[in-house]
Amino acid sequence: MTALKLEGINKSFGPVHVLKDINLTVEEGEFVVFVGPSGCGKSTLLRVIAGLEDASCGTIAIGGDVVNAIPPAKRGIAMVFQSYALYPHLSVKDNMGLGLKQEGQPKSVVQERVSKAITMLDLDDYADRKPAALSGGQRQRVAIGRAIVRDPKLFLFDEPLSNLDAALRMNTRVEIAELHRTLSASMIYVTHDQIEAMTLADKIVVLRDGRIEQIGSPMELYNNPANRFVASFLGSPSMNFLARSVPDLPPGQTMGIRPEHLRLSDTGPISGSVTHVERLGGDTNLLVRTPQDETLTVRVFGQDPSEVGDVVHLTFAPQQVFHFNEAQERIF
Ligand SMILES: Nc1ncnc2c1ncn2[C@@H]1O[C@H](COP(=O)(O)OP(=O)(O)OP(=O)(O)O)[C@@H](O)[C@H]1O
Repeated sequence: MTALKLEGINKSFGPVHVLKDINLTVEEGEFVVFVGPSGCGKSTLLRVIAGLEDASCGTIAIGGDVVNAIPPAKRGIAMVFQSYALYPHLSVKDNMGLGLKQEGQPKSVVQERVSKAITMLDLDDYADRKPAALSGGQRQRVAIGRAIVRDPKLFLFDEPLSNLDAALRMNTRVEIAELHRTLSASMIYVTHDQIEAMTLADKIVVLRDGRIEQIGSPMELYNNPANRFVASFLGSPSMNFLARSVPDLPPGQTMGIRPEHLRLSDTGPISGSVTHVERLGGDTNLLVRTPQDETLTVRVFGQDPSEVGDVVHLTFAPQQVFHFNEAQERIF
């Protein structure tokens, strides 16, 4: 069964063409992440799916039904926003139950679903608190709870972790992954954080300038990026691109190599001097500038003793290298 099918979706705001021929299928139970740089149209696409914006053309089907003319509240979706949008005067449990109450659900159903969600999200000790007395992470869990109680066919998350600090982001990321496993629900998640995309997604949709650049599992996109844009977007630190520092590279071509695939050695086809060292504890990142004036990042596993000013040589396995033409497309 298909949770969502988008066919030929276009969206313009006046003269600005924001979404360009989007075709996408989300299978039942799938976790799909939309990634792309700021302004590429991720939020607009999510809002079109939710019905908060109309598509200029194209078809949106949720659970097999075309919903273009159906208002947001009747689409069987629930959306979790970056700003939690909780009612300050309502308790945690009333915030969660409000939507169901407004739908006219019986009190017993509201209570049962809310208490189940509260337990699932580990909010039992906070059920009667107001949002002001909660941490950011707890508020976001309430916002997620508000979506869960509606038992939607499709969850939509719009950058839900971007207001949280780094440690909390990681915890909440794990919680969202666990929630997806528990509920086996279909979820679409918008982020510009490539780590969230890599770690949460069954399927990543990479967007650029309102178009889909590539769709695939995280490892498909990491191992087989279709072009330089996708190659540079996924993976951290980003892939290195070299045009002048590699012997025998045909003119116009760029070689891409990930920082974790470069090795320090006594000799090697690339050399340069260390300009900066980042000691991360477990790993070390070296920034190396070549005599051809290109800078690359080398990820060394463990604690590397290199210092700024050291001259290093780098090797790599040929099968871990990517080549791109002048149009930034992949050369196979
Ligand atoms: N209501 C609107 N009227 C006019 N232009 C809009 C409107 N909403 C969005 N846009 C434009 O559409 C483009 C895509 O915006 P959108 O918010 O979807 O991008 P995004 O990928 O979600 O970006 P971010 O990661 O910064 O949130 C932007 O150029 C934006 O200025």
